[in-house]
Amino acid sequence: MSTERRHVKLGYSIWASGAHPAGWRLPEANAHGTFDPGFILRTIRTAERGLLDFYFIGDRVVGLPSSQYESPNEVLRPEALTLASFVAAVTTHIGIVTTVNTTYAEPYTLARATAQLDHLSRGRIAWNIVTGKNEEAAGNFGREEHWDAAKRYAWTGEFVEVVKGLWDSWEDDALVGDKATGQFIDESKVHAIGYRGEHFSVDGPLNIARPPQGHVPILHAGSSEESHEFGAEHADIRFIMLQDTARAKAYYQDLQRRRLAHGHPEGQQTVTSLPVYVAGTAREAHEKFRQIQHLTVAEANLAPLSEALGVDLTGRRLDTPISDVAELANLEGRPALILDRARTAYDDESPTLREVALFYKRTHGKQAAVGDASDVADYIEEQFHERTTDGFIVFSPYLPGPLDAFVDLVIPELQRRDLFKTEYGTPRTFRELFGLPKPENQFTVARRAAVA
Ligand SMILES: Cc1cc2nc3c(=O)[nH]c(=O)nc-3n(C[C@H](O)[C@H](O)[C@H](O)COP(=O)(O)O)c2cc1C
Repeated sequence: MSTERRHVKLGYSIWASGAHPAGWRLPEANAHGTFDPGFILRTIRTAERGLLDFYFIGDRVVGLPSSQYESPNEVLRPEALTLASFVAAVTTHIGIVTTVNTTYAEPYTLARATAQLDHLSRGRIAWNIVTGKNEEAAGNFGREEHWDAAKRYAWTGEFVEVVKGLWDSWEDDALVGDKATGQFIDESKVHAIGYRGEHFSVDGPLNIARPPQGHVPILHAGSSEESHEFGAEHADIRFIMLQDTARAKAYYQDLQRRRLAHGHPEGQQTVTSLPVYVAGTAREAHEKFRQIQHLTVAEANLAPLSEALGVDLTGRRLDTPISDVAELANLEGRPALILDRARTAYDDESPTLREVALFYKRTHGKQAAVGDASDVADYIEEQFHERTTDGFIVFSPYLPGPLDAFVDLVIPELQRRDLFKTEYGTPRTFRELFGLPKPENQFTVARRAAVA
């Protein structure tokens, strides 16, 4: 058993215009950073300076200009594999998670790109698999419609099988480079995979040597039943939505049950997103939080909030303080938790309905960590000790200030509490960072079995 203390895993998710749709409107925010390499480089360097475990790159395969007020990040988005390559080139230690939507990809191309990235980064790449929620994507790929979950995950299950086969198509020692004999490779260690499935027909081998990690580790995010099954079967790390402690624990139990059913050991690690608003004082952080919410252009909508709270608020004036709404006085369970979290985020006993609706829209009622370094560290520590998650992916409302603040204020506080590492140490692969074993090559295993 490892004697190393269990430390929280921390990633940073690049949302170049900010994770909050209105964050970029602040005077100190950069509204033009999305395609500015110098600006992106600064975020990468800051994340590595903060010893973060990974730099997370999401992706979409649609551009939706009309969603500019709701979600500017859905309008313009850096391409994730290309950006991962850039991150690899300018870093030494930090893990790199890159997202690829399998619904609109080909396994051979994906296997090549991720294997190449794993070589370029010396084993620091991980692949976040998503299957896409945007209907509009279909039209970009000659499809009539965006498939339902059953089809997307059946396709993706085969997709992963093919990709793993291709990564294995070169055994680890297949490259010989014997100058005396002129033998470049050992052909007996390079394999066609001859995959014939319902969705894919792929001969192989790949023309990229096996990734240093053997198989690039897989993260998975999604919310359908099919996603839960797929994640339990194929993912090394699960991206979860952390609603509250009770649900997180139930979710974890369910995940482990599914893992066992697929013949995997228990203990799949999870990470969750965390919007962070941190400043030198709690007061400053709460003021910034409020200021950003009020910069939101899209008007607050009381219908989703009414549904979440189980109280019909539609027709109420948006500037009504919640203490003036009698039906909100004695809520219990999740509705009470949502109101409490909104109160805490605004540091106000009676925020207005507009403010609570804006809070709910951005967080879906989940926690935002708002406060000074100690407040943010308290939340991370509490969740980590409750074992609701193994790690967090920091979402900064805008850039660059909040990322700097996280690294300069929260990281030292977590280190002081011995919750986070104080150095990277010798360079490690993403698998090593997360304690994930390197899978054996299926062809090497088969050869050994044949000889025995
Ligand atoms: C925390 C989280 C982060 C996600 N990030 C992305 C992303 O960057 N790109 C994307 O296309 N989908 C992303 N998704 C997942 C898609 O929303 C998912 O593919 C979609 O929900 C369809 O799968 P489902 O039907 O299983 O939910 C994310 C989901 C979660 C829960």
